[in-house]
Amino acid sequence: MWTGVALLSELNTSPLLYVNNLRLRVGGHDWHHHLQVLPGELVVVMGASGSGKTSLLEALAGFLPIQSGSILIEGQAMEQLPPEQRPISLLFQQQNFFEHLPVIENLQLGFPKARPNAAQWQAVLDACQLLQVEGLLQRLPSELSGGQKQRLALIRTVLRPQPVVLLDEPFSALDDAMRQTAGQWLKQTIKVAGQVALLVSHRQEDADTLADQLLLI
Ligand SMILES: Nc1ncnc2c1ncn2[C@@H]1O[C@H](COP(=O)(O)OP(=O)(O)OP(=O)(O)O)[C@@H](O)[C@H]1O
Repeated sequence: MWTGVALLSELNTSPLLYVNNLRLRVGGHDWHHHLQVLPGELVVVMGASGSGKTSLLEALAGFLPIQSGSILIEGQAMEQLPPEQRPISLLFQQQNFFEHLPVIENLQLGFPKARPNAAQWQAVLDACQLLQVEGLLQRLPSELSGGQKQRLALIRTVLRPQPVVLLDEPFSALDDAMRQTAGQWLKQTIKVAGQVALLVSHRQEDADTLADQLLLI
């Protein structure tokens, strides 16, 4: 079981995420990925539109079958596990919220039994304040702008207690200043918690300022 900071000292010499000779095939395209990511590291994934970035995240999360190779998280093989049993938190490009539930309930649903403990909820509230969405918790998702929705979905995805965080263009609807704030918050949060993150981005600036590793597809 992942226990975050408490285990960081034990984990920091071996990869938390090990993508070992992974082969994927989608619609006539073939990809080969090999990647080792240590606790606290952020990997920026870049490549042209249609180059296979989303497909890689989908394969890691269990939504896309793999041809061969393996995916290890903390040494445990993921290939036989369905998506809901993988220790992964994933932010899609769209549709991250239940539309009939207010934001506050959507945020709580990220935690086991939808009940974050006091420290976990305080971390959510602090992040909401930093990313300037603290006044929106009682609204329905349909009452939010694209950028507001994106910031709230980012907070939920990153603060869920899972060791691996996959983010598909999480800053695409943010202005430059907020993008920078959100990026630095993400990097710091991942590092302190000893999680790993894969961040899909089209911006070189994200690679320059946030990446511990750069994966070009
Ligand atoms: N279900 C599918 N059936 C057939 N081909 C698909 C399917 N899903 C994706 N593809 C193709 O696989 C390739 C990779 O798609 P993917 O969405 O992974 O790219 P991407 O790098 O994330 O693109 P973008 O930056 O535009 O989001 C594309 O050429 C796409 O058209």
